[in-house]
Amino acid sequence: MSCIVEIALSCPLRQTFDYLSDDPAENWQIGMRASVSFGSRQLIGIVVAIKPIAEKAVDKLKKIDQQIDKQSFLPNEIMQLVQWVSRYYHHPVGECFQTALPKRLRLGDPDEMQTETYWILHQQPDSTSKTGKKQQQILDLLEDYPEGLSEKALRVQLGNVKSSLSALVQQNVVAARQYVALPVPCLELQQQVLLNNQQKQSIETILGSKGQFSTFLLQGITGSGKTEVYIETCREFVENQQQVLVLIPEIGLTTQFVERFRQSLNASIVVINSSVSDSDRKQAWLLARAGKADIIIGTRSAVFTPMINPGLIIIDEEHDSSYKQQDGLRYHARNVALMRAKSLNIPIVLGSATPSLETLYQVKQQRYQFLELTERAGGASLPKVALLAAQNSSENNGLSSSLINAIEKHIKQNHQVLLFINRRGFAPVLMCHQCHWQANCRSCDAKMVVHQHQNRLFCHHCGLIQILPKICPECGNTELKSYGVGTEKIEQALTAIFKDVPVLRIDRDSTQRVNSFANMVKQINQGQAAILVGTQMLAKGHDFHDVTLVGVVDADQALFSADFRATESLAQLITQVTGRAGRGKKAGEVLIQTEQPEHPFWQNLLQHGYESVADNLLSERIQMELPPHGFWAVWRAEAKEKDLAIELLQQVSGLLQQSNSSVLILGPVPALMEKRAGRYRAQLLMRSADRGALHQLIDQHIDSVTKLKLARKARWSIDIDPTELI
Ligand SMILES: Nc1ncnc2c1ncn2[C@@H]1O[C@H](COP(=O)(O)OP(=O)(O)OP(=O)(O)O)[C@@H](O)[C@H]1O
Ligand SMILES: [Zn+2]
Repeated sequence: MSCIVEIALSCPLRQTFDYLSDDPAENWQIGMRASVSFGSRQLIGIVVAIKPIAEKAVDKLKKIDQQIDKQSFLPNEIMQLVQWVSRYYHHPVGECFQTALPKRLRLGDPDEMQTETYWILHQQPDSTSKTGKKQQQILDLLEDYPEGLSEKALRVQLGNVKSSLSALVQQNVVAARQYVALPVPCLELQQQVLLNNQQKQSIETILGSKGQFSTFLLQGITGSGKTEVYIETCREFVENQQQVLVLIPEIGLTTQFVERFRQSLNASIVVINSSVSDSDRKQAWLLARAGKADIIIGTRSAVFTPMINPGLIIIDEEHDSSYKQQDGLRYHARNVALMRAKSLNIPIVLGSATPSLETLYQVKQQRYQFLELTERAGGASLPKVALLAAQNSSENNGLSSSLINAIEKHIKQNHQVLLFINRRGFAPVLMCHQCHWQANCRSCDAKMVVHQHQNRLFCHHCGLIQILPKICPECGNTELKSYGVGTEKIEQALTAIFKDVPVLRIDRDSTQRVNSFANMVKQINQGQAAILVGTQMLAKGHDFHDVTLVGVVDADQALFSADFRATESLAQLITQVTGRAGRGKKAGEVLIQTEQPEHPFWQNLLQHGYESVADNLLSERIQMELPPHGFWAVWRAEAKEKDLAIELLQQVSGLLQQSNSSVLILGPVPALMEKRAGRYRAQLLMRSADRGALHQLIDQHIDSVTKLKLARKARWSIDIDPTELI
């Protein structure tokens, strides 16, 4: 008896599709993958329903080409989660499944884990046979690991073990077994640190909520030992065979963070982020689903990783903007994680030194439990912070003489200095001295950024690259000057001033090659005087013990941004960067070079700290009815032709206004950067105190929007709880 199988396919259409299967319904399960033809393409989709053949025109249905899975594939919990995401973000469900699955599995790879050869102790060598030193070391290790070790694990510990292994095989002392490939364990665990009382208290409180949904904000100042709290909490769950999902932001932090977990816990830890190969990602996902991974550490999309026995979710640096995807499915991983923890009925911990206003708002409303670490761990203290007037800094390529003097002082003591400047490249403006021509991007409302190392101009918004001109294209003058500073310019200036000190530039350009970032981090951790110049890649989360001076250069621009979240982000960023100083035994100092030393923002942040700034910002937002007070959604549109995007959004607005709803509709207006990558962009804002009403209004009209003629000429999307209005 054949049946009808309803499939979610990755396409912009907001619907699922019925296909005919020759197999009986019993052979199908919700969550399996199937390959079908769709238009002229072959696609792989997820089964969302199995239906009996109705009277309905079955002959019009296409047949399924191939059933990929013979057993259940996506657990029911993930099915529900993805479908919720699709409804909440008003995004086509097929595309949501795409986001949730690792690439290999999305492309139809079989649901099979890689295996690997493991070596186990077969029998003790007889007393007469001679055992070499390396052979003995292997035997000692294998004795501790009765379930065996892979050659990779042995190699990490003992170096090349091939010949010793074959000798042992010949003596029939060790034997090979084929097992599912697990991550290499850390064979020598570090000693546990002695937790302080606040750390213990936090862990106890979290553990008190085992097996029930509860949200915690762990607010711990920079260097207060939050990571240690995560690790010790995980220990308890792992010992009870429960899995922990740990989300971290998309920055170069992974290696350092994962290493700390690996060296502290006897657990199987998998990593899911963009630096992991597609096949390793697939393996990690399958291990997690099978319960063979105890701890899953990953960036944004790892929030969808299935677990057979989930116990806890942790979100580190919960305020970080990389948790929000800014294209396609515009989901917020924190939001999805909260939803997931709730439906799994497990605790979730949000950790940060600088929590988002969203999270602080929930704490205020007593929806989240508040845990606090108010002191630096291990006896370190917070650095002293001072403002420096940026006078005369332009003569020294952006560095004031007081800042240079301070750098010199710290370097002389053989300490490290970190300079933070949130712009990569050499300079943000190239201008003709004669006719005032400026290098602008032809596709964006933006300036081209000078990258001297590569002798190019780059647009940081659309990726356009041009050769750095030698003469002005307008007037032919040869005096082209660059204005403003970027990491390259600071690097160059410092190299010239401090000739004997290594200057490490750490930004997206200098860390493109695999491992280059990890290698630089290694170099930094070896200690010795060095100057680190970097963007926000360097500002967050790192634990460099020899950095005693942090300098902030040119952070003023954010004070004048039109985005209502800019001040919040700046306060977070500055607090995070400041937190990189004095984390070891040596005291730290922070100098913020600004052209606006009197600006109330700086005064507040320095005198009262992040908490007070955040508190004030939150009151302001509540007063002005801005998120997190109330709910927002933004319709975005873009088109090659000017005004098309606005016209489309006017029509959308017209549709929305037809309903008698309490939702406020504002706009449409051109985006702050109207033209980007050759497209003109516009936004229509919806705002309401009632989340339900907002979503209902979108649901009511989204189909009609899809059918608008203009909707075929202009691209459009919906952004729920937008975090950027640019
Ligand atoms: N109880 C403790 N005793 C001694 N050292 C500790 C203790 N807890 C943490 N540490 C050490 O203090 C340093 C800072 O801790 P950690 O990196 O966990 O802080 P954090 O709160 O995550 O910081 P940030 O938010 O700045 O990233 C680390 O080197 C860590 O090993
Ligand atoms: Zn551009």
